[in-house]
Amino acid sequence: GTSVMEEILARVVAPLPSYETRDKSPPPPESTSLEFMNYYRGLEKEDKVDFLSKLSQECGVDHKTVSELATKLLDTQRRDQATILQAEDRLRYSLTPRYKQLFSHVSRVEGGVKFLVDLRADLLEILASKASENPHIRDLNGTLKSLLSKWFAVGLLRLERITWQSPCEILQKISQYEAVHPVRNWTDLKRRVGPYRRCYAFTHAAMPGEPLVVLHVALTEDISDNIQSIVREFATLDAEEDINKINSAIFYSISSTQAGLQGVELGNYLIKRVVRELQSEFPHMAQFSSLSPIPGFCSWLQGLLSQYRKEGRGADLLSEQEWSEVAQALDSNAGTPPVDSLRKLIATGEWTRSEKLCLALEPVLMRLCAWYLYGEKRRGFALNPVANFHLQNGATMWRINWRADTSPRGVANSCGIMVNYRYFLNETTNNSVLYLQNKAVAASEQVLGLVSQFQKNSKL
Ligand SMILES: CC(C)(COP(=O)(O)OP(=O)(O)O)[C@@H](O)C(=O)NCCC(N)=O
Repeated sequence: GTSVMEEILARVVAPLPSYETRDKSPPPPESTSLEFMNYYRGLEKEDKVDFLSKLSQECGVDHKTVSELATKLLDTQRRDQATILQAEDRLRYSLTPRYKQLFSHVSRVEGGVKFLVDLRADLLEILASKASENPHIRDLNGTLKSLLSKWFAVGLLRLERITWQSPCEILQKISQYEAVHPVRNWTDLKRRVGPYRRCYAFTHAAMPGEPLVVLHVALTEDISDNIQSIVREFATLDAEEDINKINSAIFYSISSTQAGLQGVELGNYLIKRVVRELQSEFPHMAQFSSLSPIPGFCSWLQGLLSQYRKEGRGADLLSEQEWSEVAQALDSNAGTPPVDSLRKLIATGEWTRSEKLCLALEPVLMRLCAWYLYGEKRRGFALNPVANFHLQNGATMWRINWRADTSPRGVANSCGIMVNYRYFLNETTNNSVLYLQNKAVAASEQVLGLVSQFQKNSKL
């Protein structure tokens, strides 16, 4: 019950030491941290919400002391610098939430950091599901994220190359965590760490044996325009790598494995670190690009089609010529309104079986996809999460590829289209700043051309 929670919190979360003794007070015994961890682990999901809510509200900042010290600071404004700095430092210290000290103590016991990573995952779930309206929970999450960002700073991470000689438990995790192109069997896994492939992960001493974020790379001659040649094809016969065939690095899958480290930007750091690693192994390597899925394009398109149908604006999405080609390819009876039949086709993926339909739909779907990636926004940033990730890293939306993923999932998610986000190494820093500050999307001529076709067509 809640009284037990209050009793635990009162015992486990030490009060903030006084300003004078702030550097002298000894940390609580490890047993206190372990008790906190065990108690929390034993809670049911819904009790965790209650407990974290109490922790954030009752073990945070002493607001009364803060306002007293803020007033004192205002009173010293006409005093000498030393007195003002002293008053500021007292105020700063009083803004330390008690739970921040608790987290620091927990981080020093065995398994404490991993415990806090998982606790933050619970916090993110509570915030996402709005399971609690308590405003203090946001502060709790912010404090924990800033601690984790320090503990998992890129300088403290270890880059590990995963090969067929890596321990089974790591290979098993790599296979289990692969979120983008699921590993099907041992042969498939062996292929992904074999010739013309690289697999890298960041690990951290506080979480031994746990790959925090995993990047899969294909070493190719040119920038890949389809995923089949990377994950489907038979294993190459030659065991070694012919260096002359390696000019490009294609990032075809990246996954972070710890939900609690969201926002710590591990994926971004890993890509940058792997680029440097590959440049030292292949000094002549000149092209670095992703080959990325476009999750959400089909559902966005279905929404657009139903909206346009409702508004009787189907004609805006396809030209007369294109509608008639679709109707012809369907040799549909004039009855079914074309927008409905198009929606059904997309929903079932039927259209990929007809060459005529593919030809008729290619220009349409390509320009709609270009607009979805380049034009559709959420709070000013790219609506598509993968686009937003690579654009934040400073990549350029470089090439949209037709029939790049012909798997059922690829057709169902994005009409089989994939996109290359290209890393022009001397432009990423600048692109990233322009994207984050001005929401400017770096895009190639091909992409901009498709976008302007969409705009001309839809008289946007
Ligand atoms: C794309 C990923 C790796 C970005 O992670 P990261 O760089 O740590 O960003 P963030 O989670 O710190 O915002 C992450 O969002 C992820 O694993 N997404 C699901 C799989 C995918 N590649 O879309």
